Amino acid sequence: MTSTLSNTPAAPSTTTSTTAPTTAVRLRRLTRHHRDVRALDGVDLDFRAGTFTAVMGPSGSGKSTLLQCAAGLDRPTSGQVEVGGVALEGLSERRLTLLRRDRIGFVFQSFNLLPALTAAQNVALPLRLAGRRPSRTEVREALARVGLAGRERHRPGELSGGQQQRVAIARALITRPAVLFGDEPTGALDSTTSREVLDMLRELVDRDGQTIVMVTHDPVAAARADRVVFLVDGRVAGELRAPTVTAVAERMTALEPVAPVAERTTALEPVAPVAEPTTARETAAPVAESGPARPAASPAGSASC
Ligand SMILES: Nc1ncnc2c1ncn2[C@@H]1O[C@H](COP(=O)(O)OP(=O)(O)OP(=O)(O)O)[C@@H](O)[C@H]1O
Repeated sequence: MTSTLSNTPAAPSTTTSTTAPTTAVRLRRLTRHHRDVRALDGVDLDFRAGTFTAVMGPSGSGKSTLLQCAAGLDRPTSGQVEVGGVALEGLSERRLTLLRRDRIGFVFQSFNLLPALTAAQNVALPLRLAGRRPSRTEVREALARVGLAGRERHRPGELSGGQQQRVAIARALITRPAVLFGDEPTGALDSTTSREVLDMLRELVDRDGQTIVMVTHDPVAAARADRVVFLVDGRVAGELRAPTVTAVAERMTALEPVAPVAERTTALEPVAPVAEPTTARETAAPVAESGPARPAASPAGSASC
């Protein structure tokens, strides 16, 4: 039984491969309508393997919907999603479930750990549900990878919020997914703990070549990513590469709906175009990602714990 937890891709358990191996997730003309609400309205995005992307935008702009469609948790109204080279469109529920289990990790703002189980048992759960009994070494290494060596026997109630989120991340990574999605993974944490979790996510990308796509409202969190993609009204409204906190915050301020005059306390910048930030490269139009902006990540599969 393997004892390494690098994200060496397992062979996809499902159908067609049309995506280049360097693209972990590809979205094309993605729409998701809820009756008359266009939660997603024609999104084209690529998420390159081994990179860390933050998704931001005003409330209701479609961030969670984007993540859920990309992770196979929700079915788009139209358009294509490919994860690790596998097209999700047309997959049966069973195959989609297998793909989610084998190739996709997901962490939420609320950690969703089972309180009666130890950290080790929580981490082992996805594999056990898949009919596999992970070795102790495998689970221990998964916890060590998120900085929780020695906490195997602790129950969630005996761990801090940040530690609980690390357990949730270890659980999401134990299947060595092609991509780890996070829907505000630091949203419930204080700033110090949030920074620790972000440090860990950054390390997973730089050390292990993990692909991460994270929704966040926090410019400090987004600035830890290689790239920030902005959504407005279900559409991609631009992106920042090598983002800084200031550049992200400025862009978000420009994208937020303008408050009624009576509520304004300061003059607002026009929504577009956004002033060119001095510290980050910026593009106005959404484009396929061309590569990591940070120092080279370890090649996928090179990590050992
Ligand atoms: N199940 C649903 N039924 C009806 N409308 C929905 C449903 N899910 C989402 N929406 C609508 O789709 C739009 C996008 O929602 P989504 O949750 O993706 O936005 P978001 O950017 O993640 O918002 P927030 O930052 O507030 O979490 C919103 O207008 C929302 O009300």
